Amino acid sequence: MASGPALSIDISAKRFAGASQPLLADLELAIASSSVVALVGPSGVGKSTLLRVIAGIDTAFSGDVLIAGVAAHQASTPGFVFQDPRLLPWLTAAHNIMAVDPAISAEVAQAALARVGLADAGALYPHQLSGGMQRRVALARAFSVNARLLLLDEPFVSLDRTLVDEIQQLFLQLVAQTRPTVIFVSHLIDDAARLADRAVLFDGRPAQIVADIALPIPPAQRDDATLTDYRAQLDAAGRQPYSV
Ligand SMILES: Nc1ncnc2c1ncn2[C@@H]1O[C@H](COP(=O)(O)OP(=O)(O)OP(=O)(O)O)[C@@H](O)[C@H]1O
Repeated sequence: MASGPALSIDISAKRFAGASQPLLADLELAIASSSVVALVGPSGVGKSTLLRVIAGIDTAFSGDVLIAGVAAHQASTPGFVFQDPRLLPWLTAAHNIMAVDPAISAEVAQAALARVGLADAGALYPHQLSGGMQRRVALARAFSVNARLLLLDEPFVSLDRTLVDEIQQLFLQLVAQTRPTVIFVSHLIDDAARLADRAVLFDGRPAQIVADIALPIPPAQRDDATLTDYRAQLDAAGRQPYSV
């Protein structure tokens, strides 16, 4: 049984070719197993880049990123949800889920769709699904691989408020059912206040951690007063106002 944090980040520098200074420098973060961590920061600070480094997709940095003690690019593939659903247009919803891992059977894909309220949509192609349904398929796909680490890059952007609420409730249900370690990126403190156990705020170039805030009340038990308090804490800790 692995001990220590689920994820340990120690990046001394991440610099893109031609950039005058690193995007990330001296960044250290340890993330506990089964926690839900929001990485919050303004546009362009480097959140997506950090997520790609954690995913092992981007290996051009100096330092160490260890997933359960194993270098990120050698660790088992994490589940990933991108800003847009990225469904393959030539595959049905069920086959989009099965395509990420040969171990996922038709039955498992069907069960994953049922968990996000799409039991009848398995045979439909992406163009036959609404934007909200496509997001739900993308969530079902990420959770169906049973990855112990899930990375989500702005999974709630470009959705209207009703759909955000719906998809966030689904997200919380899936997390409660499967208890993975989750890191999600957002530029909105509201997402962190609603969904995360811990919010890490980034700002500056190179990006620095400007605040690391525990949000101990479980998301399902947060009432309006708690959300107002959490938003205020996060707003006060950020260097600049974040939109809510
Ligand atoms: N492949 C790349 N080559 C060069 N520069 C890059 C590359 N990818 C990202 N950048 C630069 O790094 C910076 C951070 O980008 P990144 O996408 O990580 O930020 P972000 O915080 O996720 O922003 P957003 O919230 O707008 O998605 C930007 O200035 C971007 O132009």
